Amino acid sequence: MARFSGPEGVESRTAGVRDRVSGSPMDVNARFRVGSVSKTFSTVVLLQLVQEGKLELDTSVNQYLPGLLPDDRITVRHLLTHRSGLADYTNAMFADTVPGFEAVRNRVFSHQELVDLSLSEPRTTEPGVAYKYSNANFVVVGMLIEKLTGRPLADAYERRIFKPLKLRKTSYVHPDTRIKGLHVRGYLHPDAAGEPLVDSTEQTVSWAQAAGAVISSPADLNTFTSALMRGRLLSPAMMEAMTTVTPTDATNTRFYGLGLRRYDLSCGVQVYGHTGTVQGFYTYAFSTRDGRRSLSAVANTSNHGIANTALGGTLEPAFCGKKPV
Ligand SMILES: C[C@@H](NC(=O)[C@@H](C)NC(=O)CCCC[C@H](NC(=O)C[NH3+])C(=O)[O-])C(=O)O
Repeated sequence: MARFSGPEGVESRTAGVRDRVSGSPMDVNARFRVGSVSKTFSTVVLLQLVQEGKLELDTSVNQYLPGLLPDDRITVRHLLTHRSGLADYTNAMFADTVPGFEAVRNRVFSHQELVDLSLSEPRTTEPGVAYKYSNANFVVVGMLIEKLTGRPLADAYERRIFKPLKLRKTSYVHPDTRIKGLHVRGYLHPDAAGEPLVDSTEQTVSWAQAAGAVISSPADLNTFTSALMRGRLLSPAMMEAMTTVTPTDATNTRFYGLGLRRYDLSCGVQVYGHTGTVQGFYTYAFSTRDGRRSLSAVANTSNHGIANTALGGTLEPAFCGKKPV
C-alpha cells in the first residue's frame, strides 16, 4: 500500500490482502511495524534533548552512560551517523531467517543484553572513520533517552512526537507482541524457496526497541516526515545537523545524516526519511525537504528482495511524476 500527501491532496494505492487467511484486502488505514523508521523517531527525541542542553552531539557516550562502551572516542554523533563501529548483532541473530526469528519473537531483551551482543563481535571501524549501519547504535540511543529523561522510551515518543503531532495510530508498546486495532498481518519469506511463508505479525521486536519497534500507519508517517521537514519538531540549526549527510554507497544517490536517509532521485528531487525492514514488513517513509510532499509505502512481507526493490520503486513515480514502468 502507498499513501502520497502533497499540495494537490492525498492519493492512496493498495494491492493484495492484509490477511492471507481471511482474504481481507490491504487497507491504507491499517497499522503495521515500521522497523528502522523508528530510528528517525528516536533521533528526533535525542536531538530535542540536545536542544535542551541535556547532552552534546560530539561528547563521548561514556560521559552519559559511564563504562557502557569500550572506547571513549565513540560520540553521540557517531551513533546517529552509524560511524561508531559497534557491530550489528542482528546479522548473526538472523543469519538463518526463520529459526532466528522464531528464537527471538517472544523474547524480551534488556538494552544491556543487546549492547553485550554487539560488543561480543569485533568493532567494524575506528570511531568516525566509516559508515557501518548497525542497530546497536540506536539501542544505545534508546538508553541515552531513558537515562536523560528518567522515563521509559514510550513516554518520550508519546510526549514529544506522537501527542503533539496527533499521531493517533502510532505507538511504542514494547514488549507487547500485538498490533492493536485495524492492522496488516506480516508474512516473512523463508530462506529456502518453496518453504511456506511465516505469519510474523506478533512479536516483541525487543531485539530492536529504539532501532525498530514503532508501530504506525501510512497517514501518520506522512504527517511525521512532513512535520519534521517543516521544522515542527526541531530547530533550524538542529534540522541543519540532521540533514547534513554523507554518502552510504558508491552510487552517490543514497546518503545518511543523523538517523535520516536522503535519496537523490533522477529528477533532481532530494527526499529525506527512512526505510524499514522487520519480519513481515517493508516500509519506505520519505518527504521533500520542504515537507510539502510525503510518501509512505508498505509491503507486508520481508526477506524478499524483489518486493523491497518494487516498493522502493514507488519513490520516482511519487516524487518525479514518472509513470511506473
Ligand atoms: C535495513 C533496515 N533496517 C531495519 O529496519 C532494522 C530494524 N531491521 C534489520 O536490521 C533487519 C532484521 C532482519 C530482517 C529479516 N531478514 C533476515 O532475517 C535475513 N536473514 C527480514 O527480512 O525480515 C533499514 O534501515 O532500512
